[in-house]
Amino acid sequence: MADALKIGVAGLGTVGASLVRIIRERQEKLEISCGRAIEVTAVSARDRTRDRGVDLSGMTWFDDPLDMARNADIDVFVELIGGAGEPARGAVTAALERGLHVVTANKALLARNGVALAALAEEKGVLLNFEAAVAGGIPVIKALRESLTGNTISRIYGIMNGTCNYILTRMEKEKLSFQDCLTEAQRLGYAEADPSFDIEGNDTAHKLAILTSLAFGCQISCDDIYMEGISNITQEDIVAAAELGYRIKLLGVAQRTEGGVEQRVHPTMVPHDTVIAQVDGVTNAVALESDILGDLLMVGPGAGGDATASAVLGDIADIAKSQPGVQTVPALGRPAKTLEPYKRARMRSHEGGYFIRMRVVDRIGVIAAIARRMADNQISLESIVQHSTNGDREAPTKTIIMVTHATTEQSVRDAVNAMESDGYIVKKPQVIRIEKP
Ligand SMILES: NC(=O)c1ccc[n+]([C@@H]2O[C@H](COP(=O)([O-])OP(=O)(O)OC[C@H]3O[C@@H](n4cnc5c(N)ncnc54)[C@H](O)[C@@H]3O)[C@@H](O)[C@H]2O)c1
Ligand SMILES: N[C@@H](CCO)C(=O)O
Ligand code: NA
Repeated sequence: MADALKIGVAGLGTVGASLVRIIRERQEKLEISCGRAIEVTAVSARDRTRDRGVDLSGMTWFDDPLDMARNADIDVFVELIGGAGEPARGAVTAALERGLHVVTANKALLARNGVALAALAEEKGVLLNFEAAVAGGIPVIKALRESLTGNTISRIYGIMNGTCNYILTRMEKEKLSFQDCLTEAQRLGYAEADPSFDIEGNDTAHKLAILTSLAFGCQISCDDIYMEGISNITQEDIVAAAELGYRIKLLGVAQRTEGGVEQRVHPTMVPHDTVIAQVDGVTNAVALESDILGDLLMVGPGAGGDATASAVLGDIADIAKSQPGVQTVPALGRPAKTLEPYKRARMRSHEGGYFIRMRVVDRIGVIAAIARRMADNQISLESIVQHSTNGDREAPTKTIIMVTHATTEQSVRDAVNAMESDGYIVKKPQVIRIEKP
């Protein structure tokens, strides 16, 4: 039997601690499956004294992950620290430069530095694996870079942030406050170190940028993503969505258009009777449309220690089964130098249906004025609902909820700006895009 594969784990938080425990617990099963033992021989984290509920005996401790990457007696450097900057970036770079394989769950790092790191891994003939970085335990990276080779993908989209989906689900089903749901998601180990990355959409954008590169064979470009988070979503929106037959999900969507590739992250209305609308809690879903295979939908756990460690372990097992010195699968599905430049489609050209909720003053002629602004901008309405009078008796207001047929982002922005300048809107209108599977 081949020598044991020696692993160094940098970062012993939610994911790192789960990984070390699972490797210890499953030694025999892993050895049979991989044809060699997998051993964690080195670890690094910030606090040596902290009890993580895992046995670290026999592992060499490094205070500095960069030191571990440069000097530990390991074959694989596993980065579970997080963040696009230091120490994660320097440690991963040093490990690749030294000719170590790297496994990481760090989407922020890859979204910013993925192409350069992929090129370095190719130059050194080592594997850079990152299944856990997108949609947690769902094997979406493997599907894109291996199983779908040869397909042309036209759209890839999904629920990619467990924290947001957990918050939206509990707000809807249990009428809990946004903040209570977020605190619970943090307690369960789903959220990023800075949870604003989850709720403002950055985490989904990082994941989408990686998927876009794999799906469309282009360079990673996370600064070109249109991004809106869920912090403005209220109970009123959730209830209105339900009345109209929709649920609200934070989606990441990338699709080919005539103008280039559209990448967007925003709260989205999805029809209630679709599978993706039924994906609840920390569960993620990734859907894609391809020309040879057809449509594919993958649903599974998107965050949490064990689910994420499962993906990291799969990546380690692939390395254990690979031939030394032979890089069989390029990190981004094709050699980094063959990736095409990313061509951005303008958000204002986006076409789709829209939900618009507005509080307006309750007086004669307002509905007619709204209808005129819609017609001026070539927007056709699928439905318009007027809710009962609210506001005080002196200045009564009504809530108007509209759903449009397919139109453009530019038309909706122009219509909303025009209505705001008309003077009958009392609060900033809520605009939510509709996505049809
Ligand atoms: N938690 C999840 O559900 C999940 C899912 C998928 C991917 N990820 C990703 O996995 C990575 C780890 O996430 P986590 O939830 O386990 O994070 P965490 O905050 O629980 O753990 C981070 C670990 O890194 C260590 N660390 C932080 N800064 C350090 C430094 N300067 N030097 C040395 N060690 C340092 C900490 O001591 C800790 O052990 C992140 O990239 C995250 O985005 C997490
Ligand atoms: N914070 C992330 C972790 C998984 O990448 C989420 O909630 O989905
Ligand atoms: Na995954």
